[in-house]
Amino acid sequence: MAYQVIIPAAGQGKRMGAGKNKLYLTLEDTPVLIHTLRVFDEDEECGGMILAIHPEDEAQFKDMIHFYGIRKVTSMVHGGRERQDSVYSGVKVLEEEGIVLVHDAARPFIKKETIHSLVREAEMEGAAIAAVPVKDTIKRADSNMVTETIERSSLWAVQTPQAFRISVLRNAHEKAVKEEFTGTDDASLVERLPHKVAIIEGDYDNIKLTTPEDVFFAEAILKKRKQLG
Ligand SMILES: Nc1ccn([C@@H]2O[C@H](COP(=O)(O)OP(=O)(O)OP(=O)(O)O)[C@@H](O)[C@H]2O)c(=O)n1
Ligand SMILES: C[C@](O)(CO)[C@H](O)COP(=O)(O)O
Repeated sequence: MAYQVIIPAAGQGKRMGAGKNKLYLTLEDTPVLIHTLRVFDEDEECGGMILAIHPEDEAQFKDMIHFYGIRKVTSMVHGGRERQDSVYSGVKVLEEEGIVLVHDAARPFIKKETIHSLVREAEMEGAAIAAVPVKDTIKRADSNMVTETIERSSLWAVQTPQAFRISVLRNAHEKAVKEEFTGTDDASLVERLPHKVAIIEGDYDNIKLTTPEDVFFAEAILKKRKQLG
């Protein structure tokens, strides 16, 4: 089943502290952005990528996409202040029917198998997200004092891709705009429609490069993949 993918890539990488969009950082001499785009470009089921970018990155991103021979970028839209605004810019250019994924450009290690499982689940359920079981104990605190320990067995660390029937994602974003709701992922907008959201267990390698130590983790993941072949 073909799908489209919206790839939010319009962030500033403030927590990375690189002084630029972290998607320019290189892993084994290739920009993070290209690592991520290649996965979808090489997936025969990917019908096209919609990139949400910061206008200041447009020329450089276009040069990178051309240099690395990425073929399936069908649209480039201007992102917004929040990640959600950037995704919504992509939603606005979607075709009417079918399945769409939303995947952070900052997550270069997504696997095709996970993508395809999400597409199949979203075809059945309307919405499906990648996640991994939480390994740490999670507590809620007021300032630095614990107020609650959250029972761990039902907790998931949610990732992207997040897959949706296009109409479901469009309705969710339109409702969020109307009600001025901002969520940290697209599934939270869909949940409040309300609409069910299924979980597909992904893998711990699917990290989001967010803070400086994540670059070292990313290099270790690449090294492991080369060793495993
Ligand atoms: N207004 C925004 C903010 C984020 N993103 C994208 O959403 C993904 C996840 O966001 P995050 O990891 O928070 O990236 P940044 O916003 O760049 O990081 P920071 O919050 O540290 O500035 C990234 O691929 C980022 O480029 C986006 O398209 N538009
Ligand atoms: C969408 C996400 O990657 C799921 O874990 C995460 O919420 C993005 O958060 P960010 O602060 O915008 O990176």
